Amino acid sequence: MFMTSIDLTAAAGTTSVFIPAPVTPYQGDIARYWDHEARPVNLRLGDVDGLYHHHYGIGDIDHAALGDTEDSAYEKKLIAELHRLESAQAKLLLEHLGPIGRDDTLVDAGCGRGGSMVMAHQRFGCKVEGVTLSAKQADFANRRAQELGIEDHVRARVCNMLSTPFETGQAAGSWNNESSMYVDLHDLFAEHSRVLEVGGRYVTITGCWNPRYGQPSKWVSQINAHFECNIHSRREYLRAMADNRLVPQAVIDLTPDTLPYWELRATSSLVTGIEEAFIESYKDGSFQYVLIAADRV
Ligand SMILES: C[S@@+](CC[C@H](N)C(=O)[O-])C[C@H]1O[C@@H](n2cnc3c(N)ncnc32)[C@H](O)[C@@H]1O
Ligand SMILES: CC(C)=CCC/C(C)=C/COP(=O)(O)OP(=O)(O)O
Ligand SMILES: [Mg+2]
Repeated sequence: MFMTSIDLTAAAGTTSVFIPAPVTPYQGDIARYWDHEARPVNLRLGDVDGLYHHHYGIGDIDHAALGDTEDSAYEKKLIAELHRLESAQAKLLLEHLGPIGRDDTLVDAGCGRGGSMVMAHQRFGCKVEGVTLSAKQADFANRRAQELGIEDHVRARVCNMLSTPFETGQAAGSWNNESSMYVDLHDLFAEHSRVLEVGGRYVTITGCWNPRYGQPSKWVSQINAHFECNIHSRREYLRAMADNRLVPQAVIDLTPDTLPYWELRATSSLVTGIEEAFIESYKDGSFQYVLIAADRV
């Protein structure tokens, strides 16, 4: 299966391009993982306004909007509140791309169901190209773009983010929103550096283990096992960026901003069992939620 091309047109509904099979057995595992993912927390939150995210939230809880826990509408309000915080996270990432024109192209590496891509197009009016290993996710994202009438500007493809079909220097901006823990960071930043124009902006929001703690804690190992990912350290991010002409312009510790999301989510009916690992690792300092924005120089 390696390096061959397969036509998933029939298998995956609306995906109408030839797509390369996963390059490694691990990538095959990740493609399968996201093809089969159907956690209610992600669909129920996305159903609030049609923006489907696979990332977490930031910001203070609006207790007035939540109202009384005894209210029969409380759970619905809680879901809307979690979704609001997830969209606030994507908004912060997009703000760090800086000024983007309507004629620019953005690249979403590991685009999931495409919520961040839609938000990027709505904000900048530009083209947004996404890649994911999952044909199901790409179909979902393309279907949403069609429903919104923005399919000429927002497109997801099944593709390895380490080897994309984009031209050298094609993108004014690119990002990873909670998708960099599935790849080698040197390979990843080499590809972003190739695709970005000089002066372009790269942004990631990610969870990373904290070198000050020593080594990945048991909670970090639990998160890795839960998602079949490999969380990197903060040091690895900065080193791999420096080695690939990506110069950090902002490094923001979002850990205090994401804790309210997790504490609220832990009280909801949509818990998945991973809430304790995030809360405890953020609290013991072994794990951090960070935004890094870097200039391609
Ligand atoms: C946690 S989801 C994040 C989705 C999206 N960025 C969001 O914020 O909603 C991780 C995504 O990374 C993608 N991914 C992981 N490894 C990849 C690779 N080598 N190439 C392309 N996509 C990859 C998965 O297919 C999935 O869409
Ligand atoms: C910060 C870290 C380490 C993230 C790992 C990547 C990941 C799985 C993100 C959330 O996806 P999701 O929205 O599908 O997860 P969940 O179902 O838990 O909401
Ligand atoms: Mg989620």
